[in-house]
Amino acid sequence: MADYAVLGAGSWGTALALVLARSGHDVRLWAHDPDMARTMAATGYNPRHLTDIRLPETVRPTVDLAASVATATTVLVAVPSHAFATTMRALAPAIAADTPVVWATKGLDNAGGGLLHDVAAAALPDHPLAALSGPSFAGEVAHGLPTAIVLACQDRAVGNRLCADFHDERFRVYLSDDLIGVGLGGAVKNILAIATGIADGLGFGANARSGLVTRGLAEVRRLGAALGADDRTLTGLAGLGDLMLTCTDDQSRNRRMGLALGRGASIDTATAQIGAVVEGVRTATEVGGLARRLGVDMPICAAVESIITTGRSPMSAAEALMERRPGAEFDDRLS
Ligand SMILES: NC(=O)C1=CN([C@@H]2O[C@H](COP(=O)(O)OP(=O)(O)OC[C@H]3O[C@@H](n4cnc5c(N)ncnc54)[C@H](O)[C@@H]3O)[C@@H](O)[C@H]2O)C=CC1
Ligand SMILES: O=C(CO)COP(=O)(O)O
Repeated sequence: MADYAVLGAGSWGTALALVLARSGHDVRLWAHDPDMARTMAATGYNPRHLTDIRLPETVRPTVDLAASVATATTVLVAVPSHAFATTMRALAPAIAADTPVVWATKGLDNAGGGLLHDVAAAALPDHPLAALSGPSFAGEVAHGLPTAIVLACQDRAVGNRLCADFHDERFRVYLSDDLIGVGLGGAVKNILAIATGIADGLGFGANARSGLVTRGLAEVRRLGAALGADDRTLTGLAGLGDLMLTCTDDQSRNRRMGLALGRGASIDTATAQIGAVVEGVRTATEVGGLARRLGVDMPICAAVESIITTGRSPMSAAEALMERRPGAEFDDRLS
């Protein structure tokens, strides 16, 4: 009996399947693309992601979502955010009662701009739910390099069990109960990684990069305060930790998207070059909508949104950011 069903055979689903297998779990790895599942089953390698890593026999590829989750004791969802709601709805009739569902997707709901845990809770109201997030490039995780991450779950006993399932000496998993903060940190950092990539692509220096990371963090914290996140989460692994990682290392696809835009490439050209999911492109519009609905000021995220949606030039967006009226560093001090 497979004890984990991992839905999504992109780089992150594949890397997490390897982590679970290393900890002794049987894994069914569901691929949306039947050809990919067939190739993985025949060769033992994922043909598109982490192509140098052999899958152990305990990771069994499949194209049958319903069958893969029917016998699973836990389901892990690692599909891109545009497929998140559909996948959650497909799960509902197929999984056994009380089966915990964990997701590792980063972003917001592509339909309404809501938080992923609200989508999950609407589709699976009677299941324990958890989100896994934090600074974790799939390639490093798959190669067993040391990584620390957070799992948010409101049921402490289930959360402890899930942490233990993933946790080993190379993959530390910290428990949280803050689904809002963990979800927001992972979603907004992708937009800010595009912003810092743009700054570097334009040839701005280390000062600009550090300023963007820090003022970007202020934007996430403001949004978090409006939505009821625990502020500490946003300065923890799923917030600042992931923000630093993706804003500063070229393994990040979002940062590479920004670098390409800053150097004059179009979104379509950069997307084709990167050849993988760049969540921040969609999330910029969704976070923009959310911030406007809540009246939260997020000028860096808004600048990225305007570059993506209106084709504004990166230099003009950067100049407009720098020309904003000076203000207090912290909103609640000096008025
Ligand atoms: N790659 C990484 O280092 C990390 C990724 N994540 C998150 O994990 C999620 C998945 O990203 P990756 O695995 O990196 O993407 P990826 O670009 O490596 O792979 C995406 C996969 O999604 C599949 N796909 C496309 N449409 C689909 C659909 N409708 N339903 C199901 N699958 C579909 C594609 O076949 C492709 O294999 C994203 O939200 C990403 O932000 C989170 C942490 C680390
Ligand atoms: O979320 C990630 C690392 O924590 C991966 O970031 P990118 O999607 O920008 O590559």
